[in-house]
Amino acid sequence: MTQTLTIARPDDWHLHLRDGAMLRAVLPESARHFARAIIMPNLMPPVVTGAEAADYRARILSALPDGMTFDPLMTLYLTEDTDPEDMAAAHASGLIKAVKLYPAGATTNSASGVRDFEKVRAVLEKMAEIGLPLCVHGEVTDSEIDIFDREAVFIDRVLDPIRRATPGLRVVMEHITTRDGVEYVKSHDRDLGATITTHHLVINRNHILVGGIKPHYYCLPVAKREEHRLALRAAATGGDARFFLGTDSAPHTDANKETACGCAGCFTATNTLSILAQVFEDEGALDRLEGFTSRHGPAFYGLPVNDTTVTLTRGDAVRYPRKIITGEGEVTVFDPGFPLYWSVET
Ligand SMILES: NC(=O)N[C@@H](CC(=O)O)C(=O)O
Ligand SMILES: [Zn+2]
Ligand SMILES: [Zn+2]
Repeated sequence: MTQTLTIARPDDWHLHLRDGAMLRAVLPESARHFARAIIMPNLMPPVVTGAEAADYRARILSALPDGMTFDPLMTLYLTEDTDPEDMAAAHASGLIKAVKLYPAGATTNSASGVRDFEKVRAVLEKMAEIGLPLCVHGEVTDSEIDIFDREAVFIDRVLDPIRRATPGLRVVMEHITTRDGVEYVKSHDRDLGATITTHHLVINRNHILVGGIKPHYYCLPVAKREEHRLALRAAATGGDARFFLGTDSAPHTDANKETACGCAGCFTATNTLSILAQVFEDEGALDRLEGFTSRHGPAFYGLPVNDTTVTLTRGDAVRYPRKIITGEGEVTVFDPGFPLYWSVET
């Protein structure tokens, strides 16, 4: 018997589209299945002002192939020099839906991020006042902190103090990777949500390191122990509206991944929905897939659920290309390590 599942069209609440030739190659991979996405601003140079976000949005829309629709929800990259008035105007016009905090040095293109959190106090207060969410890459950058502990330490030393000091600030903990992250979200019932990636539901740190180093499984925050992956799976499939999908699909060319100092990021846009359907089936939670991919995110951001749908069909194994070709070089598609049986019709 063929099994089918029709859900409201998904959105991606954390996506890297890059620019130029890479943008043109990866955008259709997301637009095929997703209606909207929160677009990460970590370009070189970063998207800091409202005018830069408007220009970037126009470049995204002009890269969209004929016949495809997609609504890029723009963000600003928070720097110590961000102008609260420019930010508020970009929010009031409907252009931006969030501001992104990168601790300086935490991840790809984060050098312009925040070192001294006192310097962004006025911006954060303005955001709390106008209801503009802060999306957070939650890792400390102190060199003495072990890379596997950086998320938990960030929650204690940075995130919790910021939230206490800024009542009403709405925060999305992006790409959480730990039980600590899940528990922090669950213990606060106001103004807090978290995105979970597809790959962190599938891999733990053994997948990166056992039997040879796998550069295409290296991303930040780095995948943790199995107990953390299981906590993420329980959170994603448990129906709690504070958790929603942000794929963090982050394309880097194979040349930049398969090298002595490889870039961080997994490219998952192409096969994310097939992988997620399998994960939710394995957890006996197919009825909760729509909440995670299509309902909880809009609820957090105060946006309507999409009125179009996608239909997933369980059948013979579905094959996706191993790589996509871009004008900058090949980009490897994330390999979940298990066969996929759910195909997506739109
Ligand atoms: N997740 C990653 O490993 N990489 C992202 C940056 C980020 O989201 O931290 C990228 O821009 O490549
Ligand atoms: Zn990040
Ligand atoms: Zn990201």
